[in-house]
This record gives sequence, C-alpha cells and structure tokens, in this order.
Amino acid sequence: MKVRIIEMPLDYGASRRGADMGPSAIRLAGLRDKLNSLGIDSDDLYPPIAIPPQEYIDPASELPVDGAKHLGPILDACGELAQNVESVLKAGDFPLILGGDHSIALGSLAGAASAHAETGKRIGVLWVDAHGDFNTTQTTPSGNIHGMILAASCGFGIPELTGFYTGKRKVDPANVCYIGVRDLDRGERALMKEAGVTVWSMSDIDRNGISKTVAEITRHFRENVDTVHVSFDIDAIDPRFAPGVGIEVPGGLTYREVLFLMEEMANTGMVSSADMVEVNPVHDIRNSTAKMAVNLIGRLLGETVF
Ligand SMILES: NC(=[NH2+])NCCC[C@H](N)C(=O)O
Ligand SMILES: [Mn+2]
Ligand SMILES: [Mn+2]
Repeated sequence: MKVRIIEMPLDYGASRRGADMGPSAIRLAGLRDKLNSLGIDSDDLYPPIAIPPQEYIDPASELPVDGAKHLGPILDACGELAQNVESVLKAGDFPLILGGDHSIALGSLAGAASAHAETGKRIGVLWVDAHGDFNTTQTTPSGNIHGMILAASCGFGIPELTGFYTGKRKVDPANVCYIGVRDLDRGERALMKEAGVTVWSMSDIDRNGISKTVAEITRHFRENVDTVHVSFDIDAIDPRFAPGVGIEVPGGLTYREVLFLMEEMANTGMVSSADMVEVNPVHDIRNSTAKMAVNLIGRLLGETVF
C-alpha cells in the first residue's frame, strides 16, 4: 500500500491560531521515518495545499457568511483537498491528511465520498474528538467552521457546506461513530440525536472500558459499511497527555486508549483514509503532541509492538 500525505496548513476554522503549523510539526516529529520503518511507501509527495496565512488576507475581503467565519478560504482550500483525496483513492492509495483545524475534514470527506460513490462502497466515519463538530450556523456558539463540519457532511447546515463538491450529503449519519466526546453545545447535541449518529462518550468508556467500547465500534462498522474514514481530532486525548491542541477539554482519553483504538481500527482492514487534525504547535511542549500523532498514525497503518 502507498500512503499519500496531504498537508493542509489551515487555521481558518478555529478561534485559537496555530493549527496551520500542524503539518510541519507532524513532519518534523518523524512521520516519514515512521512510515519507512513500517515498510510503507510514502515517496510520492504532494506540495502542501497552498493556503495563504490569515495575516495575508484583507479581512474586509471575506466577511462571515451567515455567521460562518472565513467560509471563502475554507471552501477554496477544501476544494483542492477533495480533488486530491479523490484521485489518491481512485489510484488505490491511502490519503493521509494532516491538518490544520478540523474544518479540513470537509474536503477529506467530500473526496472520499465522491471516490467511494463510484465503486458503490458504503462509507463509515470514525470521529475521534472531544467535540461533536455538529453545529450549524443556527446552533454555533462561535461561528467557527471546525465546529460545524460533520453536521455539514451529514447534510445539515448552509447549502455552501452541505452541497460542497458533490452537491449532496457525504455520509449517512447512521454510519457515523464518535468516540471521546465530552463537550457538546446544547443545539448540536439535539441535532446529533435527531440525525441518528452513534456516540460512545467518555461515560461509556468509564462504564464498559475501552476494550468493549472499541469492539462495539468495530462491529458497527463491520456490520454496516464497506470502508471507513478515520477523522482524528487530537483534542480527544486528555490534555495532560496532549497539550498541543486548540481547545483543551479535561477528562479525555488516555494515550494508551487511543493507541489501542487505532490498532483495533487497523485490524478491521476497512480503513481507507484518515485525517490527523488540530495539532497546535503554539501550545505544545517540545512537539510531544505531534509525536503522539505520528505514533497514532503508525498504529492505524498497522504498526504492532510485538
Ligand atoms: N474541531 C474542534 N476542535 N471543534 C471544536 C468546536 C467547539 C464548539 N462546539 C464550537 O462550535 O465552536
Ligand atoms: Mn473536531
Ligand atoms: Mn475537538
């Protein structure tokens, strides 16, 4: 298998700046050495998607659209990403998308949905996150698009987002599984229930343990879909372990628990694309969060200890 790394240096979707440095931090933390050590070919390099840093944009040129901040630059960058993801999948390779804030998943899911629609594969999404990212412009407390992107991909929100790239919804909410959730806004929570996504919250893990929880998730995918996109927001991990994030939410998954989750997802043999997002080097300690991201990617791509 070939892995194509696609870097999305974008921080337009979040309030806290700095996630645009995520791709370099993950690269410097040794991503390609990790892939090489696993015998994975990642030699075909794309240049990072060209995204002008916010300082280079005239704020007057991009007013918020219906309360969605920076919609224009996000749509532009995600359009390019979607094309790349689609062509990588069509070539039979694995797109690994490095964020950037979580708004980049709009492009990943659009490209994946489009590629899999052609082969008739039902796509599932594993959303590893402290958050729901299921707001619309009606429910958002912040106007930040990274908090809206999964709702949009499931068909909820403004048409610029819901109809993006394919003209229709990207994923059936019944095939969306969440793990790590512990911080939902009131309106987004109601919409998640209405949409019918499945949530394994931190309380579920407290009650049943990580092993049983992960087994339920992998069974859900095995029984309902043909292929899975993993979207990993690093803030799912407890900030004690992963300080380099945009929004710290205490009470999260341990580093061990997410390594195990990635190993078990690899064992399904169903994962065909992935995002690693919200690594924020400005808040990191000696690039430790980016190093965790590299190890998580390794496990997701089949690394085992023994
Ligand atoms: N991808 C993320 N880190 N999203 C955080 C979203 C936070 C909050 N729910 C909002 O809509 O603004
Ligand atoms: Mn997120
Ligand atoms: Mn999050």
